[in-house]
Amino acid sequence: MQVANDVELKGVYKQIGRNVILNGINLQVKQGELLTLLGPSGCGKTSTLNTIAGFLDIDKGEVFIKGKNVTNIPPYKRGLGMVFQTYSLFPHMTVYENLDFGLSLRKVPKEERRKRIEQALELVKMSGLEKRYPRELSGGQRQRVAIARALVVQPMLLLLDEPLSNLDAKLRYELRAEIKRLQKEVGVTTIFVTHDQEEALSLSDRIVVMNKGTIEQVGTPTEIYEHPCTEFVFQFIGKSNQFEGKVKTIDSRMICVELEGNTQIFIESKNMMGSNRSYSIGDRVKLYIRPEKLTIQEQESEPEIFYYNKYNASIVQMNYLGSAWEIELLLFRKRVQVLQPFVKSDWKIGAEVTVGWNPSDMMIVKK
Ligand SMILES: Nc1ncnc2c1ncn2[C@@H]1O[C@H](COP(=O)(O)OP(=O)(O)OP(=O)(O)O)[C@@H](O)[C@H]1O
Repeated sequence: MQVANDVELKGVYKQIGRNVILNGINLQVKQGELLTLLGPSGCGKTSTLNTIAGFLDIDKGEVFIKGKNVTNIPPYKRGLGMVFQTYSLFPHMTVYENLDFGLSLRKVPKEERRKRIEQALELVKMSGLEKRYPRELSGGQRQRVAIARALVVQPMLLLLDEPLSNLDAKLRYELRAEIKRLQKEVGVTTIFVTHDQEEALSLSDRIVVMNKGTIEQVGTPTEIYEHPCTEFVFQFIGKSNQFEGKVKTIDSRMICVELEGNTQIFIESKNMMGSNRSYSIGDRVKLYIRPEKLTIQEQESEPEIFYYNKYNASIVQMNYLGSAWEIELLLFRKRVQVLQPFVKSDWKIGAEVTVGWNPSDMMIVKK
C-alpha cells in the first residue's frame, strides 16, 4: 500500500541578496512519519521548515500540504503546530492559559477546551502544573508545555525547530525519547530540525541531510549511516578514517585500490559515493571507513577472522571512553582511529597488532 504524502515541496528556490539559501528543494514527507532535517549551521534547515510553515516567501516552487497547494496561503491558515528553540510561551500567561490561547482563538467550546488541555498536559507529563507561569518552570518543563501547546490544537503537521538545543545533555536525551513516544502515540506527521546527528539517528523515521541549500540524501537512519550517497553525508554523520590511492583493478563486485607503497585495499563496487561513479584503472580515489568497522587482532596469535583487508599496524594511543576504547593505530604511515568494545592485556602503546576490515564496510569516492 502506498502511503500518502502529507507535505510536498517542489522546486523550492529562495535567494536573499546574493545568497541562494534554498536551491531547488524537492521533498516528500509521508503521512505519520517523523522526518528530521539535518545539516550544519546555515545549510537551510530552518528556511525549509519556514517554507512549509509559510513564514518564508519563496522565489520559485510550490508547497503542498495534504495534497493542497498552500504556496500562497498564510501561516495561520495552514493548520500547523510549531515549537521553537527558544521558549516561545507567553510569559504573562499560566500553563493552562498558554494552551487555551489557540483553542479559544479557534472558538472551541469551553468544556471541550478543558478536556483537550488536560489530555495534552497528561501526554507531556505536566498534569498538575496548570497554574504555574513559565518563569516557574525548568527549561525542560517549558519545552514540554510548548509541545503540548502545539499539539492541543490538533495540528495537521507538527514542526519542531531545534526544540532541545537549549537543554543540558541528560534532559535532551530524556525529552528526545519522549518526543519519539508521543509522536507515535498521537500519530501526527512531524518535521524536526536539528544539527545533531545522534539526535537525528535516534529519533527519525527518515533523515534529510542538507548542505548549502540543497538536499544531499534522504533515507532511514541506517541507510544514511551505513550507505551514505556522498562524501559530505559520510563525513557529517559520523567519524571517519580516510585513505587515498589509485584504482588498480575493477569488476562488478570489487574494486582494488593501490595505496602509496604498493599496499592493496579491496572495496565492494556497490559502495561508490558521489555523482561520478564511472571508474577506470588509474583513477585517483579516496577511501573512507568508520572507526567501529575496524577490528584489531594480535599478530599470529588467534584463530583468523577472514578479511580481504588485513594489515600490520602499531598502537600509538589508547583512550578509554567508558562504553568503548578509542585506539589510534599507525597504519600505512597514517594515524587511524579504531573503536573497540574491549582491549586485551598486551595491547599497549607501541604494541604490534593486525587490523582487518571487510570490503563491504569501506566507501569509495573519486578525487
Ligand atoms: N532573513 C535573512 N536574511 C539574510 N540571510 C538569511 C536570512 N535568513 C536566513 N539567511 C541565510 O540563509 C542561510 C540558511 O539559513 P537557515 O537559518 O535556514 O539555516 P539553518 O540550517 O537552519 O542554520 P542553523 O542551524 O544555524 O539554524 C544562511 O546562510 C543564513 O545566513
